[in-house]
Amino acid sequence: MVEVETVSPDFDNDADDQIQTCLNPSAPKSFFLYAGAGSGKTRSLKSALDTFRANYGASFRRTGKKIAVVTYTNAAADEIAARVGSDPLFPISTIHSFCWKHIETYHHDIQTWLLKTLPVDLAELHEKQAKGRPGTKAAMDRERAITSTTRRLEWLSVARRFTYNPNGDNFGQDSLSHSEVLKITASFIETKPSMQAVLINQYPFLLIDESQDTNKGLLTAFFMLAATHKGKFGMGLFGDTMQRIYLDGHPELESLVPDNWARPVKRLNHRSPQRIIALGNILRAPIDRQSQVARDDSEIGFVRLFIAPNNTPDKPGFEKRVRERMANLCSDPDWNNEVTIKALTLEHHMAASRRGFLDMFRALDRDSRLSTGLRTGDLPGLRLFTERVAPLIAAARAEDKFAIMAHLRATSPLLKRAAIALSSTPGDPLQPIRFAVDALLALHPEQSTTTFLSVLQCVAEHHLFEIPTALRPFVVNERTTVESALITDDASSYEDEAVEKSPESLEAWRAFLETPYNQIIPFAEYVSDRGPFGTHQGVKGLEFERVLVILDDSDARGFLFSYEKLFEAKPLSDTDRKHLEDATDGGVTRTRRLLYVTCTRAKKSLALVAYTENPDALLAAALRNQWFVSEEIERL
Ligand SMILES: Nc1ncnc2c1ncn2[C@@H]1O[C@H](COP(=O)(O)OP(=O)(O)OP(=O)(O)O)[C@@H](O)[C@H]1O
Repeated sequence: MVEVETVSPDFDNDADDQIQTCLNPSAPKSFFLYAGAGSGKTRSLKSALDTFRANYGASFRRTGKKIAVVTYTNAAADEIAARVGSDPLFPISTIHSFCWKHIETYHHDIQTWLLKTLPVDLAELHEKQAKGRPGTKAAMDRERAITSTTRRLEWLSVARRFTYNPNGDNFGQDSLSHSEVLKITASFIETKPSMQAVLINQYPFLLIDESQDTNKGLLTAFFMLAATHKGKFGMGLFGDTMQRIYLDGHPELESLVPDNWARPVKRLNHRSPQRIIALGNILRAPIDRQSQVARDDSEIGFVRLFIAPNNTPDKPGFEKRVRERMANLCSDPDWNNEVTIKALTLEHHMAASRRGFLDMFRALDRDSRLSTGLRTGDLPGLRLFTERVAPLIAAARAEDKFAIMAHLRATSPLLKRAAIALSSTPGDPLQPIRFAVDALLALHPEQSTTTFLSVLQCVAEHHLFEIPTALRPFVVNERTTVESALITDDASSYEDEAVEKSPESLEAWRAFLETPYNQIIPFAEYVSDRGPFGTHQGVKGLEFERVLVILDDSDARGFLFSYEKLFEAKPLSDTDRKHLEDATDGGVTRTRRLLYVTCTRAKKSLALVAYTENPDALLAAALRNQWFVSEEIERL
């Protein structure tokens, strides 16, 4: 086994001192802290903010200044907020919501930007269409893009206002896409001195976590902001090039960093035991040869690779045996307990099939425009079940009258003052509630024969909750006077009529409603990140005691990653070889980085399950590359 050096836990303390020196309001300085997994970058961020609050918090609060902290995903923003604590002095947000917050009132300028940009996009589309082969999927996609861009330009012929939802899908003419919001912000920062002034006055410091994944164009604009306002504004980049997994990030970020920036160094991995650090080092070696050291009080730790053919009939059964084996090997019974491990799949549907919500997931996944909202759980049609119905059923099953009433008071039109005043049972205004709850329970929602449709119809019939636009076509009853009086339409303000009424969307919702309602519980748990499953990409920045990484190309549908190629169980294509030779960003390198991210989440022990079409080749490569020694590899 490849050894790692061990050092004292205070090995890297100097890095925090350097950052604190940079965060001095009278002499702000930018810095670049790029370091490997578990080296305590987020911890350095927290400690920098704590020290800043103690030294300069009062004067910043008095003058209304703040330090902006931005990151890539909501999960990462929540993780930082949990560690740093919430403080208006340090607003923490995703990069998308940060950008939107700063451009959302500039409707006229956004329109001008679109009117300048869309014709260029349209010309490019026409050019590609003229050159491309007709009749292919790409040609049809381009045709659709040409039609929608042309329509959007027509729509922009009069003054308009724009909307954007940083956490979901954005449909409709007036809504901006995620990439448009980033591009518009970058353009405004670069071209509008007023925007620059607002930013640097409000935030003399901007700290970007996971900056390896921050959009290239936007980072370039921030670099320009820092260079133009040197001495008044400081930017701090935290990140790790080896953990870049989104295509949006800047592949050559490091080369943009000016010489006058501070570059604190952190080499000590505080998170993982020695064996896992050694695996991370060897996975990383071909990329940048940065190797980490371990704490001298760290454990050796456990790593195992389990290999099985990709046609293994009962994969969840195999993974259960892997967990039992890990429990024995590590003398750690928590490996047997699903809730105390984190299993990572490459794609959501792989988690869906293991957790038992595949039918509902697949049904909605048919319409690509619903895909982000499905994955984040933000679609109003889903939130009706996850946030309204499911908590009500749980409270009713627990016979917790207080919880039932508290939930309905916050969410149900039946308990709005106007509904009570108009009640047909004035002597017993709560009677409709009792009937509604009894009717829901009588459906036996725990059974797999109860569909979402039957639950939806029951909710509609009893006017329990407002029905989101997407689901209204499936509800037969007419609105009563009471319900009509109460409709506030908060859901439809978020949805787009055109999409809701599109045949694909109706078809997806129809198929969803025919699936079992009881899948909503594991789905809700999954999207809220509370469950035992996560995705390889979604766990960036997080850490777990025991990690089970599931590698299974045969079950994955994307083409961006290939574990089979990384583990040499499948031959490389010419393009793959060219990328490796030129050290450019190809699928094999991307997969290597993703594997580095997943393996380095583990604080105690790590199991990899590799499903492969060629177990012998995979095993041989794992040994040849010194990723594992033979005692660490087990085959089905
Ligand atoms: N100086 C330290 N002393 C003790 N524990 C530390 C120290 N620095 C970091 N840790 C712990 O090590 C773990 C990893 O730290 P952190 O999450 O900040 O690393 P990171 O560099 O942001 O990781 P990644 O890039 O992998 O997301 C955390 O549990 C953190 O509390």
